[in-house]
Amino acid sequence: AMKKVLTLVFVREPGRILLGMKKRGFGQGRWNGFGGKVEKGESITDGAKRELLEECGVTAKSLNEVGLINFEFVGDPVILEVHVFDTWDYMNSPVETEEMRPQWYGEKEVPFGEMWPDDEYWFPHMLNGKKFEAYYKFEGMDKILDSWIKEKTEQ
Ligand SMILES: CN1CCN(c2cc(NC3CC3)nc(N)n2)CC1
Repeated sequence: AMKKVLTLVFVREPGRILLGMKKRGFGQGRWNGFGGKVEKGESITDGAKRELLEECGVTAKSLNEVGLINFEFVGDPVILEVHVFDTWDYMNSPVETEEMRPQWYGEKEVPFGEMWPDDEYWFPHMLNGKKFEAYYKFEGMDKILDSWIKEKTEQ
């Protein structure tokens, strides 16, 4: 099947996480991290930093690999391979853009009811600093048919 490589970046402070309300396109109306497609000739990390800057004006000085998630959709041959990162080392306060409205949330107040359904399954691994791999098979945009998640010990 066809793979589409995408990025997802979360900006962190002790006890808090930055989320963005997606204002248009895929995932519109849901809170999420910042990310998008990886362009030709661009590393995944550089693509992640570019999207973070474009979507909320934050420049990540370094990124931590947090997880790798593959998403499959019933009836669609394209698999989304989402590389998840976080950063504690960044410049500039987040600003609203055409794409995203940023807002800080306490780690215990993450609005899972207004996010992609998979998030509540893998967020705890990210918040606990554990690297993970996961797979979610979706029917439509709201129903998870199958899934697995495993923690990765450092290689
Ligand atoms: C560029 N974006 C980054 C984030 N991304 C997703 C997807 C997702 N679930 C999949 C069923 C859609 N869940 C989160 N949290 N993010 C899709 C593509």
